Amino acid sequence: MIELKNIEKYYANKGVKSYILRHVSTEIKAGEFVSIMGPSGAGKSTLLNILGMLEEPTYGEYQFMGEDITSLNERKRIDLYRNHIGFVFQAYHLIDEMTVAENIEAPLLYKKIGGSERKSRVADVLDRFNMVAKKDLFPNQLSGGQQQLVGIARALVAQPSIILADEPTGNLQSAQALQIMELFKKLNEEEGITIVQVTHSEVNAGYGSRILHLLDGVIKEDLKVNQTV
Ligand SMILES: Nc1ncnc2c1ncn2[C@@H]1O[C@H](COP(=O)(O)OP(=O)(O)OP(=O)(O)O)[C@@H](O)[C@H]1O
Repeated sequence: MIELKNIEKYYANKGVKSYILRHVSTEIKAGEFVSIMGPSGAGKSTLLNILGMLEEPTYGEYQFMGEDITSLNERKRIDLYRNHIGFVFQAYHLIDEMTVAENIEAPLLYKKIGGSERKSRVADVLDRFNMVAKKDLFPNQLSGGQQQLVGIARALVAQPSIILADEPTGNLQSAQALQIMELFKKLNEEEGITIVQVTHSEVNAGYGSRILHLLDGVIKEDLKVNQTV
């Protein structure tokens, strides 16, 4: 599904290059559940953002579902993103002025899906996440865990092939974090959705099938943890 070859990312400041990622090469197969770990500043979020087409590498090749991302124009990249990628953020990134149902529906508007199909998909997701009673509330009327569930529901409503999650439980209490990780595990095992998460937590990483350890922008270790794939 994903193939990275020699990805480099640096920022140049007054002629001095600061490398964020160096020689990053790896493959992620459909159905894997990968955790990216490493100390603060190691380049984890940058790598996830490159996978999610939110940032571009300075050099290197990125193939996503057979497409060479670095040579695609922006329009095609956006289409690929909308059709295949669900991004989950640590700070939820919900729209405060929109209700729970409207937040979940938003990605479908960009995909030009008709009104009745949109309503039925949103209703399905709300039902599945036990959030029907909360559909007309605004994000600030929800707990952090519930806001993250809405963030995940929004990522799922467009039926992505892969979920990219940047410290999805970073702002949550441990019980809520557990609920989110159990949900990811279920989505991965029962629906075959590929998951890549950035996490600082060994417990969270234990839900996945593989751990990529980044240090100073380099992959230091690539470890299979559960042989479920
Ligand atoms: N626009 C930018 N210009 C210069 N440096 C940047 C820029 N964006 C990120 N960096 C630097 O890149 C490095 C890696 O950042 P990144 O957010 O990928 O790390 P991380 O491993 O996710 O860290 P954390 O665990 O703290 O979130 C950091 O040192 C950061 O300061």
